[in-house]
Amino acid sequence: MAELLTDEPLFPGGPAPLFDVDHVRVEYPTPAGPVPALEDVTATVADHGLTVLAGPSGSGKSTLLRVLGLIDRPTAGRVAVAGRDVTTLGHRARRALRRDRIALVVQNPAENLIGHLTVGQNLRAAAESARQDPGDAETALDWLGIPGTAAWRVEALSGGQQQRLAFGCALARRPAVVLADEPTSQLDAASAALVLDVIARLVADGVPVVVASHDDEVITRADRVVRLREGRIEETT
Ligand SMILES: Nc1ncnc2c1ncn2[C@@H]1O[C@H](COP(=O)(O)OP(=O)(O)OP(=O)(O)O)[C@@H](O)[C@H]1O
Repeated sequence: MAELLTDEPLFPGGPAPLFDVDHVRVEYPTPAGPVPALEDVTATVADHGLTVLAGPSGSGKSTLLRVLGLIDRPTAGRVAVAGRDVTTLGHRARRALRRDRIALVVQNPAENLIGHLTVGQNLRAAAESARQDPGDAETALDWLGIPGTAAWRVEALSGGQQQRLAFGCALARRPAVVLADEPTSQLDAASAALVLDVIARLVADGVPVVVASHDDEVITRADRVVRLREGRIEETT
């Protein structure tokens, strides 16, 4: 699978961290007034390895992941990607960066895939959405541990297999980083372990992965843990 990865610099720009989050605050508007989800969050994410955003429910893990994924814009503070300030970028520039450089895997396996397409078509569609060459589906499916399924409908795969395919689709886009929000929380332990193995191989192939999770199995495998509590950084290890 490594040969499917691009040799060009992921985010050209030198030695800056992949993500540099500086005194970020995020508020969500609610009928009762703005609710702070992140408060004075300062952290960096390296351009290699597995970084886990950990913390109890409601601590702000998903919000921070969405900030890194250029989905949510901070209410205050600054975010730089490979040294480039993205906080002030316009909507179109942020969307282009997201499309070309950032892959996101969400909790529900089916939501990561296009249900009416086959497994092979999903890989192709993912690659093409980022304007990449789809490459050989069988090679990718072997790598994901689901060989011979290219012609299958995605609903014929188990949840765990779908989630591995979701990471395959993420990689097919040749992103600079893969972000994943609680990717194992809907899976049994055995299926989750196989998804974690795929994540480990992505990391070994040089793709930085950032996972929001409260799953100890995920946290155990992390190179770095950013622990949140009530919207603030509690600890970085
Ligand atoms: N769209 C929204 N509107 C209002 N409040 C929100 C919204 N999204 C998140 N919040 C609030 O922001 C805070 C952080 O939520 P977030 O989902 O980032 O936490 P989390 O650590 O990922 O939680 P979980 O593990 O339960 O997914 C919570 O208090 C949550 O209720």
